[in-house]
Amino acid sequence: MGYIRFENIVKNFGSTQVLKNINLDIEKGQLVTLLGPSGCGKSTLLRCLAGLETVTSGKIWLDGKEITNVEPRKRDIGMVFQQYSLFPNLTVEKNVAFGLQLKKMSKNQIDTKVKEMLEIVGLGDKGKNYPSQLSGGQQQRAALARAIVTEPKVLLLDEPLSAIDALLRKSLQMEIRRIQRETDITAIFVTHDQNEAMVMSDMIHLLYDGKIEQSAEPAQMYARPATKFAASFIGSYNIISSEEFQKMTGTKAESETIAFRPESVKLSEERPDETDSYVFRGKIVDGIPQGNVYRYGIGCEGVRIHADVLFQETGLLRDFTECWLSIRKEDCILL
Ligand SMILES: Nc1ncnc2c1ncn2[C@@H]1O[C@H](COP(=O)(O)OP(=O)(O)OP(=O)(O)O)[C@@H](O)[C@H]1O
Repeated sequence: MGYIRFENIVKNFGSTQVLKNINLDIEKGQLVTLLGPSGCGKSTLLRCLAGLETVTSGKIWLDGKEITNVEPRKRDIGMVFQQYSLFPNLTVEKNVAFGLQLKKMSKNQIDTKVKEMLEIVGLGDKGKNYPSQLSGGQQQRAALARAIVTEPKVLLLDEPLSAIDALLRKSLQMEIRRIQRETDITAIFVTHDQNEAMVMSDMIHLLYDGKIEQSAEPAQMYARPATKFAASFIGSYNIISSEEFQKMTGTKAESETIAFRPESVKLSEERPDETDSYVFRGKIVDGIPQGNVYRYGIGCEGVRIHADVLFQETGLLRDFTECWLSIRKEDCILL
């Protein structure tokens, strides 16, 4: 049994079933992500664990004990939300000390712990500031410190970075990961951003329509999506029907749907001499720079696919629109 276990969890809001028999085990000390599109039930699952929602049926276990009907404050769970939830009228120090005071610790112990925690989250010099005097990223670090200073069994993070701009968001992702490792806390992170899930997690649980679509380590999820939805949500896969595949490559497909990543498609002027690859003709329709790669839209016998080519290699393709494409058979995922 995992440190956290969701067992046959169903949650209805009126006549709408939002969680459809979720079974999930989470190991101690891991950071796992609940990833999925808006409305798939991620926050509801998290809120059921925290006790902020009751489950319609099923059981929740934490550290060997069933907590399905335990009061929220007795579950020993810390939370950080998207909105900055600090008390505006208290300094950062006092915000972080709050949970420790409830635990009736001595003033000396509280001061030491607060100081330690503020150092860990990189706010050692901001203890006397009020939340309004901090940036968004600093406020979220303070919220994180407040949530983990009491050493809860689990830390829940519900889209804590979604209100933060892209650049700072990247550095905070690394910070949260470092703090989680340093404190060895078990954490569940909710996001709809696949890149965020990739860089942060030990395990990703992909949710779709109230169900777990796939659970895998990030690299595995990226390289081997198990369903059409997983392939469409992770890594911008090309998803082609068997008829389209046959039209495009002239080869009969081995499954109903074939998926391959844009970076698996190689483009060349000359016909490549490759065995164990599908080789076929196409016409470049457009190209859009996307960071370090150029994403080409290519028409192949009426089927449109995407191919990513490293920016420095794109010169090759500037002067012609007809090209050869090759995809290694092992890079094609049969769905
Ligand atoms: N208290 C509620 N009453 C009625 N419906 C609700 C309630 N809370 C959530 N829902 C519905 O349950 C579904 C799942 O919501 P949830 O917030 O869990 O999704 P999510 O995956 O976290 O999405 P997002 O990323 O947009 O927050 C949505 O259709 C939502 O409208």
